[in-house]
Amino acid sequence: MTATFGARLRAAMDEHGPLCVGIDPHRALVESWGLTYDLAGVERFALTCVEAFGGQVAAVKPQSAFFEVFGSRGVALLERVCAGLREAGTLTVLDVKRGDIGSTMTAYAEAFLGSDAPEAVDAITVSPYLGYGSLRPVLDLAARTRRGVFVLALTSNPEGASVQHARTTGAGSVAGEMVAGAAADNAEARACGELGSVGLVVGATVGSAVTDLGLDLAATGGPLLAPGVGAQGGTAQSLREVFGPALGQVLPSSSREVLACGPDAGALRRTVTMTGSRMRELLSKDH
Ligand SMILES: O=c1ccn([C@@H]2O[C@H](COP(=O)(O)O)[C@@H](O)[C@H]2O)c(=O)[nH]1
Repeated sequence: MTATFGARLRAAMDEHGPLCVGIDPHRALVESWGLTYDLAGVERFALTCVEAFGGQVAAVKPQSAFFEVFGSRGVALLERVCAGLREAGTLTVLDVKRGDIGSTMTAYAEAFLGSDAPEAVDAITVSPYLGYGSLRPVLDLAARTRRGVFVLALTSNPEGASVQHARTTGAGSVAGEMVAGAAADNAEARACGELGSVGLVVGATVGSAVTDLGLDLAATGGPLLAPGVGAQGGTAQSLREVFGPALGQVLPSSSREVLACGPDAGALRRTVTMTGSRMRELLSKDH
């Protein structure tokens, strides 16, 4: 039987170091590579990323929005990008932040995580602001197809705090609900000593929020995707401060800072392999 997403991610983090690289073909980045900002330029940009990152990092996180902006042809390109990464044996986390009522989530689940999904990826990001329970169809299908889910908990942007730190009727925080939900969904994996397949998104830029809200991220037993490294100011030091005892579960994510090292695929590859090794060293307990 295929290993779970959590187990596959753990193996990839051990092999390459804990680093997820984003594929975010922003207009400014595409043009800085000497390409035109159109479908052909974005295709060249994205396929260079596949060539550079495939087989080199723990995971790659394409940002769906930058492909969707080109309509159906952009989505077709995104499918090729994900297929290319899959062929290279690299885990894909599609940053697509879906969130809706349960019946609609069933369709999103089938679109990305079903066995015959047209846009099949190893994991997706989801937005839980219709309630953690509304994510159930995605969580259940991911469990059946051995794929993963990253639930937004404490996002890297400054606007997130006003919602995510808010108190719920249960007297905990909104972010706390996500921590509790992920911990419950990962209970079986934890009991087997495996990394769970239900992860959380916790930005590298959230400062003391985890401590202030009294969150036990280690207890979730799942991976902690940490965007905000680089362009948004997050560093290895801030990751240590944000995550403390949960550091071993952290998958730092960087997009713009890495992509700015293009267009040469070799230069991009050297950047990510070096950053992956440095992250492994800097996030290790005895550093
Ligand atoms: O809390 C979040 C969740 C996702 N993102 C995504 O990451 C990249 C930006 O990364 P940079 O390294 O800053 O370029 C983009 O796709 C966001 O949607 C995030 O920034 N924060």
